[in-house]
Amino acid sequence: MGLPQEPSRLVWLRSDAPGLLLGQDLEQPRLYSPKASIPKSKRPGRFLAIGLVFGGILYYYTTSPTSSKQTTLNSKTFVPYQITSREALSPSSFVITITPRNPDPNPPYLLPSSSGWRHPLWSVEFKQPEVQISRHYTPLPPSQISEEDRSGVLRFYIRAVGDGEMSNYLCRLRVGQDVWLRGPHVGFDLVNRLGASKGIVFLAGGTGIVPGMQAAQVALDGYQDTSVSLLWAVRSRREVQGTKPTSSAGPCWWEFWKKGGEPTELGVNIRDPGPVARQLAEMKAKYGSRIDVQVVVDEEGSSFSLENIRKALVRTTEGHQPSASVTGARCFLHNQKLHEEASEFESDSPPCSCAPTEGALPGKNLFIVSGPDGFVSHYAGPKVWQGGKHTQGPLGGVAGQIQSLEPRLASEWLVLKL
Ligand SMILES: Cc1cc2nc3c(=O)[nH]c(=O)nc-3n(C[C@H](O)[C@H](O)[C@H](O)COP(=O)(O)OP(=O)(O)OC[C@H]3O[C@@H](n4cnc5c(N)ncnc54)[C@H](O)[C@@H]3O)c2cc1C
Repeated sequence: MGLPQEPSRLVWLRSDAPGLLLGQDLEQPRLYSPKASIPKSKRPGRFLAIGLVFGGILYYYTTSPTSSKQTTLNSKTFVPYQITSREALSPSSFVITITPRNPDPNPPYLLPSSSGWRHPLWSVEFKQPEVQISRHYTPLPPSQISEEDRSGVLRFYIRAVGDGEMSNYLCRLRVGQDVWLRGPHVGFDLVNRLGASKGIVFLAGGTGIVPGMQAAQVALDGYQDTSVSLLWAVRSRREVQGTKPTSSAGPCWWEFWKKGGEPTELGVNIRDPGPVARQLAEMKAKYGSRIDVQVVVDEEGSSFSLENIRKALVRTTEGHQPSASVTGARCFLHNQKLHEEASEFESDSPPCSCAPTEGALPGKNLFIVSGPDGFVSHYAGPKVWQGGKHTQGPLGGVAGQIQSLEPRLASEWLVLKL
């Protein structure tokens, strides 16, 4: 029976503290005080009226969600950031670093004590000012919470798709130009879904790896005994590393793409890594055998098969006991069927209604599939538009096949689509 390791969970459980709701401006100063605004005067009525007018204006500007006071990242208004670096991975993909025009010394989403921490998955909206549209993008997790990160610097891995409005607009922007952001918007509550379970397998296509890195970092920092497997499918090797010529006759150990159709491990010493692979290698160096990163490259003819995924599910939970209670038939956190109508945007996570088991948290290992629609459909079945929201839809694809072949995996793993 997998008893929870309470001390290692502290950073997550702390975020349940009342009052730490995402989007709440906890540090908003109380600028208006009726008593202080009425001066001692021989004409109190006139000063009272003036005080009330100014007080009202002050109150409006300090409490209105669209007020000019909201200069740092918030979920209501768009605020400016400057592009401070841009690194191309391929003709259509790039990593940009952006710095807030108005730095927030305490960005809530990075700190373990904030409510955002229990939602490792989060994104922001970028605005396209010319055609007034916005799209979501997922920040790469900070490699470590440095002073720079505290000032709100964010990095994004973006691909320009077809004739896509927003992604091509972002692709055209250069260092020094501004972008406009709103957020954070939080995704699935992974912490309570995982509960006492220990395994995350994250299957990502292209830029879909970023939420996998967010999830891995939070899970591996928050639990001493969690294991994460990141399976990353890319179109071109340039997404992962440069194409430096080599004089050796056969493939070297780092030239994983030359080794045929099987996935290859991305290790600590990957040669000439791109910015995303460099960060993955840093995570590998930090977490060691607790994280496994496998890569396939479409143009090299490799892809993740059913068997590769089944092995990853088994390998990631090797040596871990299944958690105590995983069968809540009406539990919106742990029942696969009840996820069909769930949206990935989940600021208020549903409560767990699994039968309580003494001394253990309920929970399920998480198999998360993230990427373009076709990728998600192939591996987990299509997401479905329902009542104006993009829902998970029925489980299908390769994950559905695995679950029907191995009922044990079906009972221990929850599949989520991003
Ligand atoms: C929570 C969330 C986080 C996201 N994070 C990221 C991220 O970190 N990086 C990132 O690059 N994208 C990310 N996306 C996707 C992003 O929001 C946009 O959907 C994407 O950039 C396309 O927007 P667009 O305006 O350029 O294309 P649109 O104008 O909306 O679409 C134009 C055409 O491109 C097609 N198309 C749209 N998306 C894709 C695709 N992925 N592959 C192939 N064809 C496509 C459409 O079918 C359409 O025909 C995220 C999406 C969500 C919901």
